[in-house]
Amino acid sequence: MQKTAKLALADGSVFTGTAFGADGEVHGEVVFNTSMTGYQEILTDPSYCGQIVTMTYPQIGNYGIVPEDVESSGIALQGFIIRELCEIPSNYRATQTLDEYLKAAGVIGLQGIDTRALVRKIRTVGAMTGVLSTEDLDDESLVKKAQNSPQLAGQDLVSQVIPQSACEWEEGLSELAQSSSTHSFAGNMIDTLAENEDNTDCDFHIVAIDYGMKWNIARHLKQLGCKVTILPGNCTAQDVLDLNPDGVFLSNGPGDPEPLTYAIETIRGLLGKVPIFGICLGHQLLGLACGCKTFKLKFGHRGANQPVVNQDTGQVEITSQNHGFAIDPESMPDDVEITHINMNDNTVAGLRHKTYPAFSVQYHPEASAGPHDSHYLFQQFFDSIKQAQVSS
Ligand SMILES: NC(=O)CC[C@H](N)C(=O)O
Repeated sequence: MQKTAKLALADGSVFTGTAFGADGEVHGEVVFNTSMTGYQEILTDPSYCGQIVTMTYPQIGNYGIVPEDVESSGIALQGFIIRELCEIPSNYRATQTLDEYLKAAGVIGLQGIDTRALVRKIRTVGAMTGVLSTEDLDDESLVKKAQNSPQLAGQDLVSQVIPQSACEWEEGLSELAQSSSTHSFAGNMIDTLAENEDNTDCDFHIVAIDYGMKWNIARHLKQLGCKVTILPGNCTAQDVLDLNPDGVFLSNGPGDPEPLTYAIETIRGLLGKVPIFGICLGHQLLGLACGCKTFKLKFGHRGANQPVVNQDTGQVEITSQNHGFAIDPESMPDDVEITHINMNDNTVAGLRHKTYPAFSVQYHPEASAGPHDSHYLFQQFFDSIKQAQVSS
C-alpha cells in the first residue's frame, strides 16, 4: 500500500507525495542536483550531510544499486526527493533496488511531487530549511518545524563525518573506471592513467586530510603510484608533519567552511612546508588559510555539467560539482590568484598560491559521477610534488 510523505519548506510551501525508503521525520537544507546519473554516488557523498537532496532528472533508480559504486561507508544526507522511482532496475551489476537500499540505510525518500516546481522555488527564494516526514502530515505543524530548523551556515558538520582514526588507503581505480577513463573524450587533456607510467619511479607519500572524503579521490591519489595515508579532518599540522609527507591533500566535506577554525589553523601550519592540493571544501579551507573569505551561494552548484574555464589554458572543462559556499574574489590577498572560473556565474572555481606550492579547485576532478575532463589535476599535484623535491 502506498504511504504519504510530505516536504514542508520554511517559506510555507508544502509538497505532498508518496513515501519510499525508510519512515520517519528529518530536517535539513533543501537543495537540488541536476545530474542525470550518479544517484548512488550522490547518496553516499558525505558532503551532503545536513541536506535534503532533490534530483531534477525525472526518473531515478533505473540502474539499481551497485555495491562497488559507493563513495563512503554510508549515507550522510538527510532525505532524498525524486519525481518518479523506478522499481524494476535493469543493470547486470545491481544487487538491490533504490527503495530497498534507502530502507536498509534508514533514509526517507519522497517521490511523486512536482520536482520542477520545488527546484524553481529554491532557485527563486534560495536554499531553505525543510522538513520531510512520513509521520506528521499536518501542514501547519510541518511548516513551523521547517522554520525552526537550524540553518546550515555557521554549523560544523565535518565533525559528524570525519573518520575516527588514521588509515592507509590501498585501493586504486577499478578496471571499469580505468577503461572508461581511457575511452573518455577529454582528448586534449592530459590522460592521468597514461602519465602514471612515469610515476612509478617516485615513491611519494601523500597525506590526505579527510573532512568527509569521497573514496574516488583516494583511489585517484593511489592510482598516481603514491603511498596514501588518511588522517581525520581534526588533525593538527604537527600530526601531518610527523608523517613526513611529500604532499598533502585536503578533501571535500559538508557544510560551512568558516566555522572549521581547527582545520584552517592546520592548513596554515602546512602552507609553504609541503605541496598542497584541495578539492571543494578543501579548496575553501585552503582559501581561508591564505586569508580569503567565503560566502554562501543562493542555491549552490550541484550537478555533473558545470562549465569551468581554466585561466592558464583558456580551455573549458565540464565538471562535476556539489557546493553551497564559494571563495569571495574580493577578499583574495595579493599572494593568491584565480586559476579557474565557473562559466555559469563567474564564481571562483580554482585558486593557486603565488609563492607556495598550493592549489585547489571548487569542483570534483574525481568525477564519480560525472565527466573526466579534470583528471589532469591529480597529475598536476603529482608534478608539483616532484618539482618541490627537485628544488629542495
Ligand atoms: N563537496 C564539498 O566539499 C562541499 C563544500 C562545502 N560543504 C559547500 O557546500 O560549499
